[in-house]
Parts: sequence; C-alpha cells; structure tokens
Amino acid sequence: MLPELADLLGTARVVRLPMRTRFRGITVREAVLFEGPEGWTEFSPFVEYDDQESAAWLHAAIDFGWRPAPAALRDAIRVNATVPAVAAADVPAVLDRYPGARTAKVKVAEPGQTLADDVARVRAVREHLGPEGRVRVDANALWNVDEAEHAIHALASFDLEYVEQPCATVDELAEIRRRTRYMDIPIAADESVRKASDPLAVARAGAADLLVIKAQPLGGVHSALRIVAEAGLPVVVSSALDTSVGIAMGAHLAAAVPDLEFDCGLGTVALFENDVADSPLVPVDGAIPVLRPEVSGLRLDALSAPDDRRDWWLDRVRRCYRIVEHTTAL
Ligand SMILES: O=C(O)CCC(=O)c1ccccc1C(=O)O
Ligand SMILES: [Mg+2]
Repeated sequence: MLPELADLLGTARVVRLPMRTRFRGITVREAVLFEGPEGWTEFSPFVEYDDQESAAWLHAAIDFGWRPAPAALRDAIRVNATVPAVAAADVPAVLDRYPGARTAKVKVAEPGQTLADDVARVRAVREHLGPEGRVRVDANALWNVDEAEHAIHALASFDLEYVEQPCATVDELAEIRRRTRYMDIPIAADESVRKASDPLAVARAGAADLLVIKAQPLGGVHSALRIVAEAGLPVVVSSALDTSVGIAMGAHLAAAVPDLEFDCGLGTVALFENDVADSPLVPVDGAIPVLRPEVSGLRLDALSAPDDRRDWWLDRVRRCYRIVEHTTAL
C-alpha cells in the first residue's frame, strides 16, 4: 500500500495560499499536494510541527491518495462558519462567506485580546445567526481553569453549543467540566485528541463530552474512523486550514462517521483568497458535497511556492516518509 518515495515526490506540488483574514497567526498557508491512484491528496502540517508529529499527516495524505475511502453514508456535510478572532464589527462580513450556515465556531482567548473582545465577538455572532443559530467557541487551550470558568460564565448567556479545548491538559479539561457542569455547556476536546500521544486518553478519563476529529493529524480517514469507534463519544469532524483537497479528505471522513449530530469544521476554504480548484469546496446552503474536487493545473502553477519553500517541504516529506515507513499500518 505504501507508495515508493520517488512516486510520492514525482507528483508533489507545493502551493502557497493567501488568507483573507489572519487565522492562528497565519496569513499565508503552505501545502503539498500529491496525486495518487485515488486522486489528489494533501500534506500540510503547520510549519512549526516536528517530524514525528508531521509524519501522521503524511500517513493521512498517503491514505487518502492511495487507499480507497470507506463507504460514504451521506453525500453532503453540514458545516459551521469559522470566525477568526476578528473585531465584532467584522463578524457579519465573515459570516456572509458561509451562506446558509446555521452554526458558527468563534475563536476566543486570542493572545493580546481581552474577554470583553470575546464577549463582543460572540454577541455579534449570536445576533447575526438569531436564536436558532448554534454558537460554539474555541479557546485553543489558552485559558487556565480559573480563566476558563470566568470566561465560560461570561459567554453562557449567548447559549453556547459547546466550548472547544478551553484548557490544555486532560486533567484541566476534567476539572473545568466539573466546575461548569451546572451551566450545562458541553466541553469538546481538540488538541487533547490530535496532539496527544494517546488520542483516546481524554475519552477514557471522561474529560470531554465530545471529540473534535481531524483526518490529517490523526493519520488519515481510516485511522480517525477507528478512533471515533473506540472513543464512544459524539464527534465533530474538523480540518486544519486545508486546501479543497484536504477538506475533501475531511468530508470523506465525515461521510463515513456512523453518527454525525454536529455540523463540521470543514468550511474553511471560505477563509482563503484562492484555492487549487476551479470549483472549491466552499459551503453552499450550509453544506459541502462529499467529492474529490477537480484540481486545476493552471491554479497549481499560479499558486506554486518559491523554490526555497518547495525544497523545504520536499525535505520534510522525505524525513516524514522515513518515519511512516517504520510505523505504517497502511
Ligand atoms: O473547526 C473549524 O471550524 C475550522 C478549523 C479550525 O478551527 C482550526 C484550523 C486550524 C488549526 C486549528 C483549528 C482548531 O480547531 O483549533
Ligand atoms: Mg480547535
């Protein structure tokens, strides 16, 4: 199942996509695309990740390009709008890029901002979506337990669907979950799943009500599906600021999850100025279709990364391939 390194590298295209709005400190996102027998696939670990962590992302890329996807149980996936840590006044412009979305995920706890900024942003989202909208927030592990308790209490009046990764560790998640139980707001684990040596530890500890599941960091569609089955918790399938190709990987995972009660974080192509497909996987009527987008050669050329970045990424692919070779379940 594992392709030869030369075959992998032979189809590699390294692209750079400018973002419309800064997200997680990122204004330009780089990705490697490969074309396997199943179609185009993506490798895009964040630049600061080490090779060990990035190897799971390469495993995922190979899985999606070289192994048939599991049977799809649905042909469209409802997605949430993703609202970066923008000023409240800019919220309507962000939400307008997600036509038909009934759910929004709002970034909070951004370094350099205050709880008042978070409250104003979440209020603006709630006002825009109306009482029937679903509003969730994501703190990316940036609060300690006391800060989280204070912030969740301040945000509770906006009727939160859940709070994603309020604190960093499994113990802290368990503690904040105990402390906020009276508010009846579920706690979701993201980094505690995708960056943990044991992605099931948080479920086993009873430290979260639901899990955020991402195909690339969890080693691909098949291995993520196994984690979903073993965790026994509800899941949200999300992504990592991918091109339409990586989003398609997430859509195929979401399509195969037995129970999908939450809208998925697969609408983020809307945050980019450009994409590798003429028909990008952006939400229409609040959903994306489960398909592999047609990648455009012209767009790949226009979005090509400069030579030094291409060399950096291909070296990274070589190093990660050596790790995958020795650990693979493919
Ligand atoms: O879930 C979403 O709405 C979009 C994806 C997202 O938020 C994200 C994208 C890149 C890196 C981290 C995260 C995150 O969920 O923390
Ligand atoms: Mg998250």
